Amino acid sequence: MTETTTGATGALLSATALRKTYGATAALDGADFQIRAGEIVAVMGPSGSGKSTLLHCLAGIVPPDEGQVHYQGRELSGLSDAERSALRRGAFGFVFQFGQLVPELSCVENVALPLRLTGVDRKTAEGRAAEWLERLEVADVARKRPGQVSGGQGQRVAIARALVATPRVIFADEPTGALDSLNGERVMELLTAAARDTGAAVVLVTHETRVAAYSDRDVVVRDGKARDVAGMAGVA
Ligand SMILES: Nc1ncnc2c1ncn2[C@@H]1O[C@H](COP(=O)(O)OP(=O)(O)OP(=O)(O)O)[C@@H](O)[C@H]1O
Repeated sequence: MTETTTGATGALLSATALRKTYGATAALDGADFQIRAGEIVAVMGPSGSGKSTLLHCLAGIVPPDEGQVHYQGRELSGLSDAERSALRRGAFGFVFQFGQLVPELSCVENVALPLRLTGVDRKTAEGRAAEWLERLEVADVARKRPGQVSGGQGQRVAIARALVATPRVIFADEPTGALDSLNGERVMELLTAAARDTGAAVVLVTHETRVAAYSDRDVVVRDGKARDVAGMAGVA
């Protein structure tokens, strides 16, 4: 497993006192969050409570108005745009509810994309992508376009794409939100098994307790404030 630098609290990724306002709406109002290497944390809470905004701030997609996010002890706002993009490409993987696949590319090309963007040649990238599709039980859709596959198959392709570059953190925002319960359960099993095997941490935004059951720990977001339900027990 890759050696992992963590902050003083033992967290791989942490956020302190995040505030983010959209007009008159305080999407985040003093949110704290921590996740350790290899840990799966569910971020729960009612609709509009700030879960997605927290995920976007943690991933460096949205800059908070106040507060800090540290990854491996480095503050994200201290990085240049290029460094933040490189971090998102190399160390982070993303799975969203809808539409994250590029419609013009085949499924195997979609999965290979994160590797191609880091300079891996096409043959190697597509070979690794094909292995991940196999592992996610969707090898048969490799040459199809996203528009030609089912929602469950598309989500498995998206998970393969999130994992192909062996990220240290996977950000999953309602990854089963568009799926029926059987498909949702299988997608969660495959996602969490793959994360455990590769040692990736998972920030899992969901409002479903059935999905949160796959996590090690729950964090509840309410009115833009995050509360760690059980605490980070055992953090050095
Ligand atoms: N880009 C934006 N522009 C304006 N308001 C936004 C934006 N993003 C989020 N908000 C507002 O911030 C608040 C928190 O939104 P957020 O999407 O983080 O909540 P959530 O808990 O993920 O909700 P849901 O479960 O419904 O997806 C909401 O009131 C939302 O309308």
